[in-house]
Amino acid sequence: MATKDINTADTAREIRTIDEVVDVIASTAPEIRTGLPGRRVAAEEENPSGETQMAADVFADDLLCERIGALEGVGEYASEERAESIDVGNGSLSVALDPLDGSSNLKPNNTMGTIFAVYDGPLPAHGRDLVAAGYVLYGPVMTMIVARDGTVNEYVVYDDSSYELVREDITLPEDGTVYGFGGRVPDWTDDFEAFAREVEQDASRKLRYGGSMIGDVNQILTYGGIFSYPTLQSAPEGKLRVQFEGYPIGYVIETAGGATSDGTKSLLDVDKDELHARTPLYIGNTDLVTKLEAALD
Ligand SMILES: O=P(O)(O)OC[C@H]1O[C@](O)(COP(=O)(O)O)[C@@H](O)[C@@H]1O
Ligand SMILES: [Mg+2]
Ligand SMILES: [Mg+2]
Repeated sequence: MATKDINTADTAREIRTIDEVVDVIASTAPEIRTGLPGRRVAAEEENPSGETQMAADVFADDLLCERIGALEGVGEYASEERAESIDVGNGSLSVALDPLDGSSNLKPNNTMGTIFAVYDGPLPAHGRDLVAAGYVLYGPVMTMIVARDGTVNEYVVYDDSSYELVREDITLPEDGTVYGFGGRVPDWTDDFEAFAREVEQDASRKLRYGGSMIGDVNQILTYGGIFSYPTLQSAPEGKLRVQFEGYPIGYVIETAGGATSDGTKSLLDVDKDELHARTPLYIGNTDLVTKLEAALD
């Protein structure tokens, strides 16, 4: 089944809305980054997945909700940080965000990101409803990846909220050189552990794991290889959330010519009807993801 792309988006209004969502993500990123220093502490609430929220998670969510919700073509907004999606207008597009991915990296000051997904339809949506997805990475440089219209581009985002195209039509390098696997090793399944051991036997590959999915995914997009947050014995659905993490990352990686899986099928074909549903996530070069699926079979 083909993923929708910009050419099948219903109207010019929708295309403009996607542009505006990307603009809001880019223009808000410097403000989010500037707001982080005083917000490296736990907030009072837990998020709907039962995890500790950082003050920065709430701050980024509030800021983005207000701005994305104000866009004319956006009908619904949802994020990892709020239990329900909210109606923000009459537009046909829905925006789902992970306002800060990897916020447990705030204290040690490691990489984090903002992930966005634009769906052509109500939430919870399906992976095949995606019309654009991407992320901002708060690394030494602020970069933004945008996948839409069959293409993945990278931009540098500047402090004045402008952004500049620096890599066009990105594809995963063929001979992937990095790997990273989340979850506690004793909690992995035997099949996944055997696969992981095989991956690390290849002398051309190095372990690169940072504890923020989006940083780890960006390494795969840059160097090729494989990243997984797998099924765990204690959590068969893994940790990552379909609407906010699984689908948008699946869309970015597949648009860049890589492969994705929940263990048996593309992440974009995962069927989940709950807004905060989780999925195991395996992404990377096609040969490695194919081997992974065979190993888990
Ligand atoms: O350290 P853990 O619990 O294995 O989790 C790491 C994973 O959790 C996440 O931080 C989940 O995302 P959030 O920070 O948005 O909740 C991923 O970025 C990362 O891959
Ligand atoms: Mg996340
Ligand atoms: Mg988050």
